[in-house]
Amino acid sequence: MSASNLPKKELFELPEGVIYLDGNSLGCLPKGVVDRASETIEREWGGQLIRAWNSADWISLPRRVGDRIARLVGAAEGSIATGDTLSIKVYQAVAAALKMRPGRKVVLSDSGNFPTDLYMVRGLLQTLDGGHELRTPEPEQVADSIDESVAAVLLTQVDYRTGRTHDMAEITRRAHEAGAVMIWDLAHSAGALPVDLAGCGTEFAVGCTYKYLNGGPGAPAFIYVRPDIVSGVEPALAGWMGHDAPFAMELFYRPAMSTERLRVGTPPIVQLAILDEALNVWEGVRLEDIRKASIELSELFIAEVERRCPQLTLASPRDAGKRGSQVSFAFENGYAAMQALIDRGVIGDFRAPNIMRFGLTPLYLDNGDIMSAAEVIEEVISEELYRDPKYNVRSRVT
Ligand SMILES: Cc1ncc(COP(=O)(O)O)c(C=O)c1O
Ligand SMILES: Nc1c(O)cccc1C(=O)C[C@H](N)C(=O)O
Repeated sequence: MSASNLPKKELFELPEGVIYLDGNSLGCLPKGVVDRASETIEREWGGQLIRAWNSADWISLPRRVGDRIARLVGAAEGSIATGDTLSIKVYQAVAAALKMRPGRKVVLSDSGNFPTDLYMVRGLLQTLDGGHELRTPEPEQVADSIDESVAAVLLTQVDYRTGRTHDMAEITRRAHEAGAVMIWDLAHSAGALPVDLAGCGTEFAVGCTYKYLNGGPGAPAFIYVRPDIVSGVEPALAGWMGHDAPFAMELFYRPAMSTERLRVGTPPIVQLAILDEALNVWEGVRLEDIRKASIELSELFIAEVERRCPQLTLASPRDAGKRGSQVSFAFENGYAAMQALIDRGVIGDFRAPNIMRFGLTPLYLDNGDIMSAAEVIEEVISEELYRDPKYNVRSRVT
């Protein structure tokens, strides 16, 4: 299967006149989603009210959706819980990991990690007030920074700015060799490239579903726990939906005997229904084919942009094997240039200080889109259209 014949573009609502290169931030709208959302809202909520927890099986939806995500990240059925936001799931994973290594005081991440991951860890460490420390070496130094003081290693596999990947299997091996607990953030991995959670042996993984999984803005996050350790994982947020028997209404918390113990409160049913529907586009799709197509699209994109725009400098690894499903270019007028592109229907985004970021999503992009985008990029850069003062007003949040 090549980039041009992954037969999925027709499954999405793609606005006319737009080439969407931002599926690494917010995925596109799959076609069945609007009907599914209105069925959930009108027929289930409106018509069945509280009965829908049973009659529409809302109660098992978080687990059913978790099992569908599991297939996409190399995890066993029952090993993924859904709900909350990724920030919350990071907090839970790190808190649980620290309890598993009570004598150790270091959480190791890297200086390129997405800010919320680092903020959540610092907040947690402050609350614990136990003399812990967050270390953030350069991404290239992480593997060599893992020593026996490290309780937990928290890394995002694909760097949000540059797309640079960490070697999951190798770093997990190094973490385990030093006796540390491994936590992977798969925000930019799930649905972007093959991930082998079970195979690499990581204790925890977390991720979001609004990017490559197309679950929509604010879609529920997920957390993976390696099945053999789940009974020893102490939930830091002991909410009733993580209880072994939520409706027994017991006064004291007893965690569920599965990954479900990392659920917290009432699941977001409308968003879960939307995500469940969005996951239909993955039926029959192999992540290996997505990866192959993503590399083809990325290589074409890099070649075309570099040929047409020598002013831009590739900020992503040139080696496709070390890159996720995005391509970034550094350009000093990157913010304004991105606004000029968006104005012309080519939607990517900008990350400070100077990164123009383009997500490549083979489910709804083909070679023709890449060529058209490259033409517009060339026009904006070579004609210096980014110099228009209206593109220099920093009014966009993303
Ligand atoms: C690596 C990473 N972690 C976390 C987040 C955000 O987490 P949340 O879904 O809680 O906003 C993002 C993107 O928003 C991200 O790229
Ligand atoms: N989650 C986002 C949001 O609520 C608004 C705007 C952007 C986002 C993102 O997901 C950003 C994304 N994680 C990034 O890699 O920059």
